Amino acid sequence: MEDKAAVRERIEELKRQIRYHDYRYYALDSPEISDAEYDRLFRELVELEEAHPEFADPDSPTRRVGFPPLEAFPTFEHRVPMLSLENAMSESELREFDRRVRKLLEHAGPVEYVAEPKMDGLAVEVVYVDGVLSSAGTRGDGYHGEDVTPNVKTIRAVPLRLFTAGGGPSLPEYLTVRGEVYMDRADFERLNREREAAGEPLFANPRNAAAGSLRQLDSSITAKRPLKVFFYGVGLVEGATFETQWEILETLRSWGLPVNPLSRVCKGAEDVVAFFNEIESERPRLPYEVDGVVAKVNRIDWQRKIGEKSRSPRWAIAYKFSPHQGRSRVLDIVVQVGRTGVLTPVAVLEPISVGGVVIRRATLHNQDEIERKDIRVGDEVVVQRAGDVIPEVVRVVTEKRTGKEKPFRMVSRCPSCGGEVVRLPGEAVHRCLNRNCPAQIKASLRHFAGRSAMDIEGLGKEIISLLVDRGLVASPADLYEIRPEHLKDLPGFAEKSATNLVQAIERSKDVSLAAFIHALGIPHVGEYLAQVLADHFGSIEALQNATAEELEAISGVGEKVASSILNYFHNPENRRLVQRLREVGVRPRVDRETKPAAPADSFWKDLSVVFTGTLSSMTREEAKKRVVALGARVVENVSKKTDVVVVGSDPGSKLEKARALGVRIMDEAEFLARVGAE
Ligand SMILES: NC(=O)c1ccc[n+]([C@@H]2O[C@H](COP(=O)([O-])OP(=O)(O)OC[C@H]3O[C@@H](n4cnc5c(N)ncnc54)[C@H](O)[C@@H]3O)[C@@H](O)[C@H]2O)c1
Ligand SMILES: [Zn+2]
Repeated sequence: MEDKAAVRERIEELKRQIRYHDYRYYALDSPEISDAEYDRLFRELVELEEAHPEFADPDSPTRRVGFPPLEAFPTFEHRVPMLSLENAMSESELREFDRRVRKLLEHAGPVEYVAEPKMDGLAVEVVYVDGVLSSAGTRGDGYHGEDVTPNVKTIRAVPLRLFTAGGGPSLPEYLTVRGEVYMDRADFERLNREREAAGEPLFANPRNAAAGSLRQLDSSITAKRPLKVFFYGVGLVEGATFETQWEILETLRSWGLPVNPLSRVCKGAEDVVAFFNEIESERPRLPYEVDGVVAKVNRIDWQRKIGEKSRSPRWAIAYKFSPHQGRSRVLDIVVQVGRTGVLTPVAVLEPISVGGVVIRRATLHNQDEIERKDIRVGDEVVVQRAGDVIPEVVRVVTEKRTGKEKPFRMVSRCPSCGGEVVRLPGEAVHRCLNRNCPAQIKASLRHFAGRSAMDIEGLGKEIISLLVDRGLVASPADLYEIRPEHLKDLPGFAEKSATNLVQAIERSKDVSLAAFIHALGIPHVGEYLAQVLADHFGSIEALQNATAEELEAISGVGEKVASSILNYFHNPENRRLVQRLREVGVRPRVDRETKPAAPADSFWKDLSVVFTGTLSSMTREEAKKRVVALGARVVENVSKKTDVVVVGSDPGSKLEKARALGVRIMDEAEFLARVGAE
């Protein structure tokens, strides 16, 4: 990639993707991609930025920690910033880290490290004043986290009061300790089983379960979740001093704070690698998820000498495990039908335990993928579970072929409805085109009822299946016509549960516009985009009638998404569905905070605005929100149709383009005055 413009484009694209996945992961506790995939994107960005320092950007996710706190929580300030860790993905990267440390210290011999299991949970800081727990917060963006004091107090392993055991160091007046809140694997599986039975969406992995449980507005929910904690460091300490990381761990333990007993002092990189190998082989037997080991320079004065970067200290590293792999046999390849009719081939595997989790199925994505990897029924295969979600087949062990393996043929008839299966030009997937296909109806109802959509409590997979099979429901709108007497005689329903379900359906009529748009299941419109569209259009009618141009002008909506939205509303059946949902009483509401009506005399009304460079007074997102609230449209690229380009520091090529096209240019001071933010 020698072409500058192409590099820049790729950097921007990576930043966009990483920010989106950060939002899913940190703000929603609901990642869309595996950690391994995320780490690959992040790596690529780091490498591009290093190779092209001219594109350096202080706002890049490679220079920042986590994600800003959600406004729903009070803010928790970290008086000493809580940083992230740099990753080593291989032994040679760990040795490289060690070399760098010795160079910075000008120290030739082996350095002493403390190696600790890297718990896969979420970081918290807990403040003790005179030994009494006074507050607690999440890491957030490293400077500000979410205040989750009442929630942390419900975790039994977190002492409300510290103590000193026989002759240990006395308690400091002020102490902030840092640790990882996590959930044991068995507890996570139990929690998910309960959620499945209740028709609630499942957590992808123990980390998300822990994060989702801690970040609750109602601490009585947190109290019911089996959370645990290990502490591994301190932030601000007044009234005590430490000379080594090991001393910190021992002292915290003596004060009654849980510390992982597997941590150990290591002499040089050699010992750290040995520790890593030990933990990796113990990993399946550990009750909790560990995603690597953390090595920290033991001496605190040396840590100070080495210092830190904006995102992570230079004296510590997270040496990560590679994704879990194992070998199994493909017993069968079955085809699943999704809500848009896409047929996904799935390998049914001989059950195997990979990293402590039993795997029975693996997605094969589509026919091309199966052909590319040449996966046949009967093959021995390497399967991988990348920390979470759906396992994958990495490759076939071709040496083990006997000649009896059977290649896969895509079905020509839908396994659910028997309808014709087609592959549309330009698509990698096969589809069942029958709109009345029961499998599609069930899948779209599951989506419709989901937590981030209409959020209908108690309407789980089994009940949906039953309702569709009994002919009670064929479209989401039918749900609203169900009466308790329709349900009474169905298996598993008593009078009370029938009434409860009908009431839950009734309650879902009061729904935010964003959740409603998401519930419709427009291809490519996920939860985040649904929110963007809701903020922009303010009503479902406005969205239905939007033109391609209007849609593409919205930041985050590309050509593909725009045409998906247009296609969706072009279909009379979908318009009828929206219409019927409104007739049965679904009233999508616009949350006032996000969309106050733009004052009629607003300077910004109907202007097309582009941002470039960094604003010193607010984030790009905040700035966008402000002008959108005042009636403007924010677009990504400068064109002749752009009305204003707002320019911060270090502007990009957009500024030159604006000058060339004679577009009005606005500096930050004027911008602030015009949005009333001085
Ligand atoms: N899948 C996704 O979409 C997605 C999105 C964002 C982040 N992620 C994942 O999160 C990672 C980045 O997250 P991060 O910034 O929290 O960094 P990190 O998890 O790589 O490392 C820092 C964190 O490790 C934790 N930790 C656990 N044990 C520790 C110990 N003994 N000592 C010190 N810290 C310890 C702390 O919470 C600390 O904040 C990525 O590498 C990726 O795997 C995934
Ligand atoms: Zn079908």
